[in-house]
Amino acid sequence: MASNLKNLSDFSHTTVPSAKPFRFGIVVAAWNAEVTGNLYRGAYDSLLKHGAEEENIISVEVAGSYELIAGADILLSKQQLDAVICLGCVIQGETRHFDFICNAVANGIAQVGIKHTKPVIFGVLTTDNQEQALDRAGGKHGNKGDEAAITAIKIADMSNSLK
Ligand SMILES: Nc1c(NC[C@H](O)[C@H](O)[C@H](O)CO)[nH]c(=O)[nH]c1=O
Ligand SMILES: CC(=O)[C@@H](O)COP(=O)(O)O
Repeated sequence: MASNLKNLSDFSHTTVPSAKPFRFGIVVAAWNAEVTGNLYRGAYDSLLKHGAEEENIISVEVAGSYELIAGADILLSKQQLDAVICLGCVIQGETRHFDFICNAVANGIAQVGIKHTKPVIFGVLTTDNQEQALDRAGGKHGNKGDEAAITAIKIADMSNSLK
């Protein structure tokens, strides 16, 4: 469903498990920091709201969305985590670079999750312009950081229930 038909921060339709038992990594890209900072705040606050302990949230920053791949891999190699949330914002420029970055990041993040058998959440905005990005980072369409955090909690809980 397109973001303009739902709110990325509305979870009134679903039950969110407690995040208290779990350890989370957050990797945030510095590119478009006015957007990714909002995504980070949304994700961090959502984890705390649902019971995560501050000491169980390990946050790191990387240069751009392309480095989210390596950042998630490094975090999972060095920390015992139940899920990693990757936050970035890729905005179309004049060239096809956007396409290469978006495809690489989506595929790369998926491969990291498979490598470590851990959920790695794709919290990356891929927009035509900054307005669309801000609308999805605490604006009229909610905050994709919230959505990414709730997704991480749910899959960590699912995994834990199968142990
Ligand atoms: N144009 C955007 C980038 N580009 C930088 C790449 O992500 C990467 O850091 C560089 O290619 C070096 O490896 N990154 C974003 O996150 N958002 C953009 O709009
Ligand atoms: C997604 C990008 O790397 C892009 O913003 C870079 O801009 P340009 O395509 O004009 O070089």
